Amino acid sequence: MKNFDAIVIGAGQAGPSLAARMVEKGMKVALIERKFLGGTCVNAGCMPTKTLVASARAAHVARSGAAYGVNIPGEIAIDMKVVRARAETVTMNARNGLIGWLTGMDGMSVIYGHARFEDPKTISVNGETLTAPRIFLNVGARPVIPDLPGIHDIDYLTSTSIIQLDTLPRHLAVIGGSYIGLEFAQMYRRFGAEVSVIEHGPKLASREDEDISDAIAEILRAEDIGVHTDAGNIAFAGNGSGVSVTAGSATIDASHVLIATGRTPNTDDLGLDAAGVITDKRGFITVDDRLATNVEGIFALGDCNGHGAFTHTSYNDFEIAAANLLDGDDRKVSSRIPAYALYIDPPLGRVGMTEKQARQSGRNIMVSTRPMSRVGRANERGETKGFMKVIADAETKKILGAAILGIEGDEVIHGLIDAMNAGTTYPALQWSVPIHPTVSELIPTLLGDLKPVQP
Ligand SMILES: Cc1cc2nc3c(=O)[nH]c(=O)nc-3n(C[C@H](O)[C@H](O)[C@H](O)COP(=O)(O)OP(=O)(O)OC[C@H]3O[C@@H](n4cnc5c(N)ncnc54)[C@H](O)[C@@H]3O)c2cc1C
Ligand SMILES: NC(=O)c1ccc[n+]([C@@H]2O[C@H](COP(=O)([O-])OP(=O)(O)OC[C@H]3O[C@@H](n4cnc5c(N)ncnc54)[C@H](O)[C@@H]3O)[C@@H](O)[C@H]2O)c1
Repeated sequence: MKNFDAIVIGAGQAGPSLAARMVEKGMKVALIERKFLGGTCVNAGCMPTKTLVASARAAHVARSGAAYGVNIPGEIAIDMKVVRARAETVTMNARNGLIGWLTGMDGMSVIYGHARFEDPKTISVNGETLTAPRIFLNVGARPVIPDLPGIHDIDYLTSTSIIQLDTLPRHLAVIGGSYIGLEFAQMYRRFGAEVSVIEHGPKLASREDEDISDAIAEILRAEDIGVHTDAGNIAFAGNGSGVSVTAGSATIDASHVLIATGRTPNTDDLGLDAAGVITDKRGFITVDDRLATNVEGIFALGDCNGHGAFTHTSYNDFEIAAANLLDGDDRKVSSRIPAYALYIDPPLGRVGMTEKQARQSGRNIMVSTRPMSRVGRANERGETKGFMKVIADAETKKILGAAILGIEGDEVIHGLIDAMNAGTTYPALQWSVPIHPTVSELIPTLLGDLKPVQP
């Protein structure tokens, strides 16, 4: 039995930084990872996909050149081997950076292997047992595969395996119309594949307001992506050249199928029963506002606790755990204002409540919207798709939420993220003097147009 001051299971977005902070404090720490340092974001998530999105945008810009007076003779050819290699390089640079950082640290034992609880203070890995008074779980999540008719008889891709693809599909059928599905759908269309998105719900990106979902569908349809919502009875059958996908009354002759129907936490093979750690019925580890599980000394951070499904929420879990355990602070998950981006082009930047949530909260609210076609920067760039929307509390004058679907939406939203975190009222923001010509310069104007709406 090896003794440590703390054991961290999973080297995702929270585990490595937390392990490093504990080592800095003089603690002896074991960091156990069964696959790659960096977890999903670095190896199969944000980093490779956003690198691929950049290649897809380059293709799109090259194809649109003539409208800007830039004529590129001949067809725009995509070299999928180079596209894939670029993504792999970005991943490997990040992974190798982590390897160098973590393995060179005094007091840190990086152990590769699958960890499992023996009891609340004991972990087995590679046939050895380790013990520590504090155990941190940062085990992340993996793609969920729905039990649809015929699915087990076909070769399908997930968000992990599609990153390895170095050939162009003839026709990619994407099952699931949310973050993963939509980012890959637009990317592969821009690489030159035919693409169909098949979503069983009535709207794409169904967590968003309907006007946002509709605008996203319009953006994708404008690029000739087939969008099938309310798709019932989805089924698969192999045919000579690929897979025949039926969805309601439509039949799609696909060469490749991407399953993008959500993610499930990696908590089923962790021996949580042996430790007595409770999960909800979907397998997410139940934690309190300070990330403690029901078992003393065991904490859960990142996607596996169900309080966020993003790199920044996992990293913020590290910040909360480190502040509370090492800095004598009292940070809570409930203080976090949700924010995220959907990386289609143009992107959707989001913070706080949707309009629907704000209405349902029973507050007196004010809403303002502005099409991107009325934003100078968007016109100058010739990219006027989308719109911006902000929701405020009519009484407190605080901003409740915002959505910016438009060029630079993922960056522009940060002005509002910062204002909300600082508790700034919207009239105060109207007096800021933004830079011209930016998208952000329209935020004070947007706020000036806030009008009361019925809850
Ligand atoms: C395709 C895709 C694109 C994404 N794009 C974005 C984006 O643009 N922006 C964003 O914010 N988020 C994005 N995400 C989500 C983001 O990647 C995750 O929210 C984030 O990586 C979660 O980090 P984590 O620390 O919770 O866990 P993970 O990064 O998943 O790490 C968990 C680690 O634990 C290891 N592990 C699991 N079980 C065990 C065990 N028993 N023993 C040892 N090790 C174990 C795993 O191997 C893994 O390395 C994307 C996700 C995907 C799939
Ligand atoms: N830009 C980003 O930050 C980013 C990018 C990619 C992924 N992610 C993270 O990854 C997580 C998983 O993403 P995701 O898009 O796979 O999951 P998701 O849970 O967001 O969406 C799954 C979609 O699939 C649909 N669906 C479910 N079962 C289906 C079925 N049988 N047939 C057809 N449609 C079905 C759902 O209605 C939903 O629209 C997200 O929660 C997100 O946090 C984030």
